[in-house]
Amino acid sequence: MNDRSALPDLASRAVGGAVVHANDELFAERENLIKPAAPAYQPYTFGHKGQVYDGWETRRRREPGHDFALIRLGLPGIVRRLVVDTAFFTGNYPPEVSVQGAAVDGYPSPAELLDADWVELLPASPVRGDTENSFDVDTALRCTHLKLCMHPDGGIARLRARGEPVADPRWARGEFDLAALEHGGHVTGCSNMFYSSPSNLLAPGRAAVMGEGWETARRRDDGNDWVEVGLAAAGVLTAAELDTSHFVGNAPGWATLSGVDGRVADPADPAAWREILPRTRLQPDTRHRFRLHSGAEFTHVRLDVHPDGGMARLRLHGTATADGHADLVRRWSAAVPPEYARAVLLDCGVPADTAAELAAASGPDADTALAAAFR
Ligand SMILES: NC(=O)NC(NC(N)=O)C(=O)[O-]
Repeated sequence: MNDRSALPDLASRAVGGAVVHANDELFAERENLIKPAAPAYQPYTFGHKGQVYDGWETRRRREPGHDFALIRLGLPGIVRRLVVDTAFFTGNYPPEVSVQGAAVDGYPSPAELLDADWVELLPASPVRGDTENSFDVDTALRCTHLKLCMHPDGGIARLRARGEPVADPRWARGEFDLAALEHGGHVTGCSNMFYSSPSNLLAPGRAAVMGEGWETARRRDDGNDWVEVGLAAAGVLTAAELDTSHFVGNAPGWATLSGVDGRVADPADPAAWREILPRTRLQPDTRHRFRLHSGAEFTHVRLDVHPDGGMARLRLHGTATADGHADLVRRWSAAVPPEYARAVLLDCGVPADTAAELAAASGPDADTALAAAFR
C-alpha cells in the first residue's frame, strides 16, 4: 500500500515507543503524546495546575527559547509522515512545531540524547489548533529517536510518526518472525480495514484488547476478507500463528494461507500463489499455531479469513534465504550513518579495523561482506 496514512505509527506506545524526556510538562504529561487512542476532552475539568488536557502541554514561556520532548521509537525506521494532532488545544496550541530525528545505538539516557547528531525531518512549520496537522517527510535515515519542538510553547495532543520499520540485522537471523513489523514485514494489501489497521496484526507482543488487532466490517456478500503481507526477507516458513485472542463474537470461522515468490512470479497473478495452510477452522479467542512443511521460498503471504471478522496477531516464523538476508542487511546499511554501522559491527564481535572498513565501504562486494558479518 502506497498510502502513507496506512503506514504503522513507529512512535506509538502500542509498539513500545516512549516519551523519555520533556523540558517542561507543567500542564499535561508528555506520555499522552504517543497513546494509541484518539485524544479526549472534558470541558471545565480542573486539576491542581489548570484545565486537564489529554496531550503534552507546557507553561506559558516568559523567556526566549522553545519547548521540546524526546521520543524513543518503538519501531526504529524511516519516517514518511508526521501527524501533529492539536485536538482540543484551541487557545494554547504552539504556532509552529519542528521535528528532528537521530540514529543512536544502545540505550542512551535523555542527557546523552541531547548530544546526539539530530537531523531535521520537519523545519519549524505553522500548525493549526484543534487539527490533525499532517506533514510528509523526505528522509533516508533510520531514526531510533525523535525530538519534537514547540515554538515557543503550548500543547499537542498526539504525535504520530508513520513510516517503514527497518530491521536491525542483529535480531533478524536464524529462525525469526518474517511478518513482524520490527523485522520489516509490512502490509501490501487488504480487503477491509473498517475498524482497525491490518498492520496491527504484525505488531510486537500479544494484543491486550480487541482494538489492538485487525477487524473488518461485517460482510453482507459472498466474498471473504484478506490481508497480504510483504515478508521482511524472502524465506522458507516453518510455523504460522493465527491469534484470535479477544475476538469472541467476531473471530473468522476459517482461514487459509497462501504465498508467492515475487522474485520469480508476479504477485498480481492469482495463478502464481501456492497454498501454505489449507482452509482451517478457527476458534474464537484462541492462539492457533500450525507447523508448515512446504519448504518453498516466499516473499509475500496472504491470509484469507472466511468470511470476515478480526484477528489479534499473525506470526510467520521461518528462515531468510541468503539473498533475502542480504537484502535486509542492505536496507539497514543504506539507512544508518557509517559511525552507527561501525558501533553495531563492533557489538557483533567484528574486529575494530574490519568494522571501520565495512561501515565506510559501498558497492556489491561490501554488501556481501556486510551480510556475511550478520549471518
Ligand atoms: N484554559 C487553559 O487551557 N489555560 C491554560 N492551560 C491549562 N491547561 O489550564 C493555558 O494557559 O494554556
